[in-house]
Formats: sequence, structure tokens, C-alpha cells
Amino acid sequence: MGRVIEELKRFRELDIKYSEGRIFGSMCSSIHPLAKEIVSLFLETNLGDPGLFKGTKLLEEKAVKLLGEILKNKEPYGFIVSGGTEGNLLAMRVVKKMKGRTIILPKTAHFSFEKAKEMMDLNLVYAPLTKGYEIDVRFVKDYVEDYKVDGIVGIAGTTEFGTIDNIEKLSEIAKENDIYLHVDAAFGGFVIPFLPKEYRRKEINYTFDFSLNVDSITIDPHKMLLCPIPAGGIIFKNSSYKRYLEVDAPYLTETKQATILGTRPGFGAACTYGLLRYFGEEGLKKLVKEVMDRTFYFKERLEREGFKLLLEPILNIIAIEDENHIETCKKLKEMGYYPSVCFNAKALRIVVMPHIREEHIDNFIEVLKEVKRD
Ligand SMILES: CC1=C(O)/C(=C\N=C/Cc2ccc(O)cc2)C(COP(=O)(O)O)=CN1
Repeated sequence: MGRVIEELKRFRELDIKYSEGRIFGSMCSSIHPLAKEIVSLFLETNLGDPGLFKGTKLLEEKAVKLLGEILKNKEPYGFIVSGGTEGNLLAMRVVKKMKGRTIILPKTAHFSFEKAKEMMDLNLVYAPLTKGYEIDVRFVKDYVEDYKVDGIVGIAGTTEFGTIDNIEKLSEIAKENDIYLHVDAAFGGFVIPFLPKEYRRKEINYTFDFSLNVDSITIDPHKMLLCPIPAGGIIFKNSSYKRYLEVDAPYLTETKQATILGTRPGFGAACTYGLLRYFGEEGLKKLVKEVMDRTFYFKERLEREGFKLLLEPILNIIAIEDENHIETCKKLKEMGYYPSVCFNAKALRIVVMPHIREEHIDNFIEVLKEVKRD
């Protein structure tokens, strides 16, 4: 066995480690030490055959219940799945069966909806963005008055900018027109509810949960809850949505299966429950405050060096204006730094995850200055 491990270690050494402080474009981070212990406990569990793993299935149900509490839903129905992509795919599966195939969504929508379109033959209508990079609600309101729309997608914490669509207004449109509303809070779900008041702005509507007329929400533990991959979350308003998801699964210990993955790990559910119990509301508020403090340290340092941000950070995501953002990003990667780029704007994209410390920010800014000098 030692021979195999030695060979595998040589490959692992080729990976960049979050702890090196050079990964600036990831929405994942170093997993919490507690998670490592939970993974080893639940590594061989399979939620694809829950009758064999009754304890692990109970933990998934308890994790869904705790996510329901965060999302103001007393009777949540859902799963800990492989990621935000599977969460969004499951929501689109329900929309198509329940209502139909036309979905209106913002241009900031994650590309997982393009996968859903190809897999389910959806008709996606991309709504334009406001100057604040939120979905243009007026466009949505006008469009649904003229055309049949079956589902609306709003993003609570966009991948590119961390902006928050006005879910309250979208929920009013959805209710008035009997349209399904899915909220993609894959990233924002573990940030927005815990955002300190000093980082909340009066012009932004932060409400995105089931207190509104919302049918489903994606919320990913393997992003800001520091769970190991894979751990996505999909929560529906209640168990009435079950009938649109379940297929017969004759040879399993249970006769129905709803998720896209059949055989699926149980440690994601165990880590979600374990870390939610470990952190609690105060722990998550502390974690979010830390990354927001560092986001604004980053902002101030950048602006002091003459860089311009595309918008004031809303969550722990920074967009740095750059006419040659693709080239700049390429050069930074050649120098060993890994930010990302925006799609709907000429800007470098930075996600300030917990593994990024102030000294990493200082080093990044020195390298960025060098790249921009050349
Ligand atoms: C709003 C939204 C997202 O920002 C998102 C992923 N985002 C970012 C995924 C990512 C993670 C680590 C990394 O190094 C690079 C990218 C997904 C898909 O989530 P996934 O399937 O878990 O990747 C859905 N919605």
C-alpha cells in the first residue's frame, strides 16, 4: 500500500493548496478540521440506498431541517446533493413537470442552467441586468405579461459579483402570475443570513428566503459552510414537490429515488449537520464577519493603489475594473496567483474565502501592480 500512496502523493503535490493563499477565484475553501473527522466516520455510507444507512439518512433529514430554519421554512423538503448544479437541475426538473419549459433568469445566472436547458430542452429567457448588476425586474414584469413563463430564477449572491436580485419583487410577480420561483443561493445562502449590520446597505433588499412566495432554494454547504466536496443543498417549500421528483427504484431498500445521483456519498449530509451544529448562528456570523472584514481591507488596499472596483462589494466578492481582464488574469496565473474573471463586465473577479489572509492580500496586490506596470 505504501508504494501506491507514495505515487499518489506525487500527484497531490501538483495541486495548489488553499493554505498557500494564492487561490483568489474559488467559492470553496479549506475544509473545517471537524469535517475531516466526520468524513472518516461516514466515508463508506451511501444515501443512494438509505435503508442500509438509516443513521446517515436521519442526518440528511436533520440537515435539511436546519437549512429550513436558516431559510425560514418550517416544513422543508430537500436533499444534500452533489452541488449547486444538481440543486438547480432538480429545481428545473420540478418546474418542467409542474408548469412547463420556459424559464426567465438573469444574465448573471450560473452556467448550470445551460446544462439544465440542454438536458431538459428548456426555453431560457435571459433578462438584462440593472446598473447594479441585478436582474431587471421591470423586464421580467413586462415579459410575463406578454408571454407564457413557467419559472423565474433569481440569484441571491451571483457568482460573478455577489449581487442579490430583488427576490421580494420577483416573488410578487411569480405569485400574481402563478409562476414557479427558484432562488439560486448556492453561494449567498450561507452568507446573507449572517451578514453583520455594518455590511448591510439600505438600498439592497436582502430577503430571499421562504418568508416570500418562493418554491425552492439552492444553498451549498461546500461553499461558505466549509464542508468537503460534494455537498450541495436543495430545499423545496414542502413535501408536495416530491411527486415531481421521485422515480421508482425497485431494487433499492427504498422504492423511490428523487436525486439525480443514484449512489451518493453520505458524508456531505453528515458534515452539513455536524458543522451547522458546531458553528451555530454565532459561529456563522463570526465567519461571515471575518471574510467581510477582509473583503473591505482588500477594497481599501486596492483603491489606495489606484485600482477601481466595478461596484461596492455586497458579499465577499470583489470585481476589479480592468479593460484587459482576461490577459491580466492569465499573467497573474503565470505568476502563481489564481483570481477569476467576470463574464458580464471587464473585471477581475476575487472571492475572499476564509483561506485568504491579509498577508495573502498584500502579496496579491504587489503582484497585480507588477502585472499592470508591464
Ligand atoms: C450562484 C451559483 C454558483 O456560484 C455556483 C458555483 N460557483 C462556483 C463554483 C466554484 C467552486 C470552486 C472553484 O474553485 C471554482 C468554482 C453554482 C454551481 O455550484 P457547483 O455545482 O457546486 O459548482 C450554482 N449557483
